[in-house]
Amino acid sequence: MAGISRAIRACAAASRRTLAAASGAALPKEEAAAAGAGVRAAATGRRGRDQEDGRRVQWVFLGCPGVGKGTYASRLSQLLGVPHIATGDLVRDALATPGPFSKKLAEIVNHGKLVSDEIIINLLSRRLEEGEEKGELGFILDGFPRTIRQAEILEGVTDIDLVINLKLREEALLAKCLGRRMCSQCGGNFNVASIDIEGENGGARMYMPPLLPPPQCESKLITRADDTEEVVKERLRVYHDLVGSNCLRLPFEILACSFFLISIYLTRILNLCYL
Ligand SMILES: Nc1ncnc2c1ncn2[C@@H]1O[C@H](COP(=O)(O)OP(=O)(O)O)[C@@H](O)[C@H]1O
Repeated sequence: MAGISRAIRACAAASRRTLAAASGAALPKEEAAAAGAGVRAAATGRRGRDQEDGRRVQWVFLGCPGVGKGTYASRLSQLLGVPHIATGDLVRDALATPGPFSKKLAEIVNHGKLVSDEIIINLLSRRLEEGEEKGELGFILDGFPRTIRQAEILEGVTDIDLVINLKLREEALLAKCLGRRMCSQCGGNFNVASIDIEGENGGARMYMPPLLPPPQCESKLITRADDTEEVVKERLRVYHDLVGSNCLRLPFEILACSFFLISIYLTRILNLCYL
């Protein structure tokens, strides 16, 4: 884990320097040396981690907004005894800390756009470093990577055991996002949407009952600021644009070449006993 968080940070710094070099900016001597060190740190992180004892699962959950990756990742993390690290949660934590940075983030997130690779990599490496201090030995990542650069960094510094890409019919995604609720006290995630859609071309009917909160949470439910109809539609558009323009298919290809990737097309709630 120590190697991974250091390597992610070093790779991010190295990629910024590479971009600067590609755009014509001359690299000072010490910057060039640091870029080389970044690549070496990435390699060391990968080799070093293989030799560690007590390693736990290192999985990745991907999928478009509303597909339920957070729900499954969170349940599995409890079953497997590893932290659930959602980059969306890291962004929301940063948003909750008042200041110029959270204002800048809110401008992006509340309009349904992706935040920059640099910001997301910094937030993730800080979270991994905190985990390392607490002795965490594995993780389930949720919502990362979403760009080619993020996939390349992950591919370069980790040996992820499994990448799970969740898919769901388009009609259900908006309803699921708009049905999301969180308990402001215990942090539990629920969904009040009831999905019942006829099968396509003789395919299976899709039925997903609501995931209702227990009575003690009912009066404390809140909705995410970016789960309004307008913003959800924009997030879905951004996601499909990325897939359409190959930007998102490429990270999947990078992950599929390097790791074991499975895609699950959901027609009902997954029974986690089978995973
Ligand atoms: N890997 C990432 N790259 C860029 N932006 C991200 C990433 N992960 C999360 N975000 C930002 O945080 C927001 C919320 O993320 P998330 O909770 O994963 O929502 P979603 O339901 O859209 O999958 C995203 O709309 C985006 O602005």
